Amino acid sequence: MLDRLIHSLETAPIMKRGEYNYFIHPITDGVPLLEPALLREIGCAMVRNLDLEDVDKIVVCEAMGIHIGVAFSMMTDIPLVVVRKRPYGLPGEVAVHQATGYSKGELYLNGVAAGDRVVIIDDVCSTGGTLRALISAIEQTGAEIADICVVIGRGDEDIGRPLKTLVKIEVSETQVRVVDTCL
Ligand SMILES: O=P(O)(O)OC[C@H]1O[C@H](OP(=O)(O)OP(=O)(O)O)[C@H](O)[C@@H]1O
Ligand SMILES: Nc1nc2[nH]cnc2c(=O)[nH]1
Repeated sequence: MLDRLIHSLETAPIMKRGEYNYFIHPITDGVPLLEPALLREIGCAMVRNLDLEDVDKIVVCEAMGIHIGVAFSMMTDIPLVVVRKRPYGLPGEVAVHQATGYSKGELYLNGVAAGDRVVIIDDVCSTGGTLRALISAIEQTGAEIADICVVIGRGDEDIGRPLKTLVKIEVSETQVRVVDTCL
């Protein structure tokens, strides 16, 4: 369980984005290619670890939450909401600011309303900026957040709610080290 994820992280290349040591990995970049078996391994681990009772929507963020969300949605039969980086201007759309370790922008949530019970999933949590923005957007709709899970955690940022992490890592200039797992 999680053998593919752990091995692929331990062999992931690192690049600099400014001062930020950015690891490159199939789950977080789609590069160089994403093996179905890795996606299945992650989907199974999420199904085992998340509280899915009465959950009616999965919320992910464009772009690198989408493939995980699709796999998870097909395994659980729960509909998927993709938070986008451009506005649609639909009634009820919620806009929030997102800041990561290397970028800033706006996120736009549609398709979630008061009374919904949702789970948030994403590829990685680093500064926690993206998850804080997603939580804020969902709270503004009046929906309930049942659970939050990321595949990879780097750092111990507080997102103000419990966060489930499949694999925790440390990233140096040359190497990714896996320091903990959900197993
Ligand atoms: O914890 P944080 O510092 O917020 O970093 C995590 C976020 O960074 C990446 O998204 P990014 O905005 O780079 O966009 P992408 O998914 O389009 O690559 C990743 O997909 C996470 O959503
Ligand atoms: N691929 C990738 N995505 C990230 N999102 C936040 N930090 C990182 C990182 O180091 N690598």
